[in-house]
Amino acid sequence: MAAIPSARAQTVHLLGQVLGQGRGMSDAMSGPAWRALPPADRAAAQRMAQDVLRTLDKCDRVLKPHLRKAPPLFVHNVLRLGAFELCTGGAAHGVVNEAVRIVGADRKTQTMKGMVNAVLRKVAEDGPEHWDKLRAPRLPRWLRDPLVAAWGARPVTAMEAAHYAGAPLDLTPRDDAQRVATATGGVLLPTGSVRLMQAGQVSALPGFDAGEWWVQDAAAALPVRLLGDVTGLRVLDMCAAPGGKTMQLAAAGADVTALDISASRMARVTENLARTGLSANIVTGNVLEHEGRYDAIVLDAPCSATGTIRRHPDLPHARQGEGISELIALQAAMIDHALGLLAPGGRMVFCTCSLIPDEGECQIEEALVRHPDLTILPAQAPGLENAWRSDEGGVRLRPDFWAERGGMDGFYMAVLHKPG
Ligand SMILES: C[S@@+](CC[C@H](N)C(=O)[O-])C[C@H]1O[C@@H](n2cnc3c(N)ncnc32)[C@H](O)[C@@H]1O
Repeated sequence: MAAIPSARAQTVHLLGQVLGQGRGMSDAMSGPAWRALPPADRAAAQRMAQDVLRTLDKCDRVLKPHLRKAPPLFVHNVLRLGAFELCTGGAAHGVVNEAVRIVGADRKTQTMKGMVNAVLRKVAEDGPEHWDKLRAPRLPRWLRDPLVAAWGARPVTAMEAAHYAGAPLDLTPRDDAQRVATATGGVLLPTGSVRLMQAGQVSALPGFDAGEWWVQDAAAALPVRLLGDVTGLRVLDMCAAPGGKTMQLAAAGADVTALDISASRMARVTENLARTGLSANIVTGNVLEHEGRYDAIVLDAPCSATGTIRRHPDLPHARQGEGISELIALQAAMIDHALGLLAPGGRMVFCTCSLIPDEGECQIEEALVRHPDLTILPAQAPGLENAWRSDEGGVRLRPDFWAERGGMDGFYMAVLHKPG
């Protein structure tokens, strides 16, 4: 039987997939080979790859003085992982030996063992002190430039600090929020989510098996709250998987139809509903072909997901912004189709987990031009801060907001009202 590669070797493989092949981490880890790995190894490789990607700029800066030219990507990634570990408390002997072993195990890179050994020994000497003085890693230019144009340089630097700090774990309680906070040792946030700064294994937390909560960032939990009382209403959750908003709607007493194009992601909605003891009508299909009549709609449209970089540090490195203009066109088509499904007098919340205004504020401004009878309802929800309100009447959330509490995902949301 072939030996299972070490967690570090798997980490280097993952880094190659993201930085060389442009694949997202969850995609790169979806194949049968990954699923066959012991869960602890898989989790360790995922965590280390995320750590290196979150700190990539720092890893490269501590390596640079010791490299005469950029090594091949595979070797570079071995060095990046070694630099990260050495600069964050890893024992030099073990880290360097393992890096040399990984490079030596591949015939194409065997000859670089000596270089890797020498570079990492130098990093072990001067890296940790250098590391602590380096600024938080900057976003790549493809994303940084448009964000600076939209929000200004200082807010983007604050967002980068939030990305570097990472994200706490937020839970949405099914019913009794205070009980969930007490049982899990979390803090009840003003918007109704429960926040755990140090979580550990999610499925081992109190209340998981009983389905008393689900994992959902505090920002992602707000769009459904903006819809107000949905008791007894027929509500369509248009892009539903994995089901965070479907569960909120069902727990609030709505008659929910959960629609998503992806059968595999829909299976997760079914699993989540079963665990939480909630129910919804499950429909796998394309939003643009869906028919029906609904009192309210949640449109959590597919987007660049640039608001989730705290939890997905691979995202800005795997992509270069390709596909965003297609997503913007799809979001607009989805808004138009959704309005046709909404009963007169109905309300619809549009939202995206994006930091790019073209996927948020601009979508709503343009929808109001295409549909002049449409209005925006003033956003209201417990804990909603006035500073989050945007000019056109929506809500803009950013990762640098609530910095003292541990941040939040970047999100945009607005509630549209169709005349009666
Ligand atoms: C942002 S995610 C939704 C997250 C979900 N609302 C939640 O809170 O858990 C966007 C979803 O849109 C789905 N999607 C993309 N294109 C679609 C289409 N044409 N019709 C239906 N669903 C689509 C994707 O499969 C993905 O699950």
